[in-house]
Amino acid sequence: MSLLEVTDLTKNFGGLAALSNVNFRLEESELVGLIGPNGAGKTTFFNLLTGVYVPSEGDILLETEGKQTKLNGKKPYVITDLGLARTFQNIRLFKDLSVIENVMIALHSKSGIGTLHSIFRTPKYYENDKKLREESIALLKIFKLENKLDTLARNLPYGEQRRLEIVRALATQPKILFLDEPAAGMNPQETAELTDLIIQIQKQFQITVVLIEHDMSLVMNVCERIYCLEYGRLIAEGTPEEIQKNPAVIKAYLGGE
Ligand SMILES: Nc1ncnc2c1ncn2[C@@H]1O[C@H](COP(=O)(O)OP(=O)(O)OP(=O)(O)O)[C@@H](O)[C@H]1O
Repeated sequence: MSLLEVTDLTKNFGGLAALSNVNFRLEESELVGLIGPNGAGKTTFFNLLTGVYVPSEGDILLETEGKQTKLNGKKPYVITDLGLARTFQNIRLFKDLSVIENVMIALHSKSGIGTLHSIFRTPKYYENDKKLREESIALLKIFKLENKLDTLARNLPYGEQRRLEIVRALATQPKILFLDEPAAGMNPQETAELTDLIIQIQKQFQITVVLIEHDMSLVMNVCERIYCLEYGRLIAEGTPEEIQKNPAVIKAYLGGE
């Protein structure tokens, strides 16, 4: 049984088939790429897996404690609780909260502390708050954001906002992390640093990472397996070497024969 199994996934928007009969699987602790030209259906695929859209057809099955749980139609927060976290192509942070607050909120969802403790500010609340703060700082250190703790998210440079979004997603303690164009808008040095970070967190947290990315050198450098979509259909799956040689992929990117 794979960690995640997607069968015949289809999403129609009116007359447009944004995704047609896509089959996809993820194993534990692998780093997988999802590529394809503009409009191929990559973000739609992430949106289906994370509960933003409901599939028109097909199944999304997550392995949890030895059995398969169907994710179709579940709300995004339920899917996050089941261990799927994501970042967005257009960064989504609490822009008017500080860096550390953005992370603490994400960690809080896993802390299990009751609402009454929070309302009455009991000793347990303060104890928990201290713990969340320490855990947040530890995560922010990995992403070199520890000296920006009190900076408002909106005042961070673009590359750091992208990194903070990844920290927030990691704070929900996912089994699978979906990154939607994490290097978009970054300069070559930032992209190289991000590449190292993605490899590091995948190893350190033993999670599965799925990456949508237009930067081919990043995809080819970090991914063990790559899926390629075109016009909503899966046209190839393989190792970076296989994908680079695949005639259908070359045709999709370069056009013609
Ligand atoms: N909510 C929606 N309503 C209608 N059409 C949509 C919707 N979301 C996506 N689409 C369409 O579905 C197709 C796939 O879009 P999607 O954003 O998934 O592609 P993508 O591969 O992520 O593209 P890009 O690389 O440009 O981000 C496109 O034709 C897009 O216009």
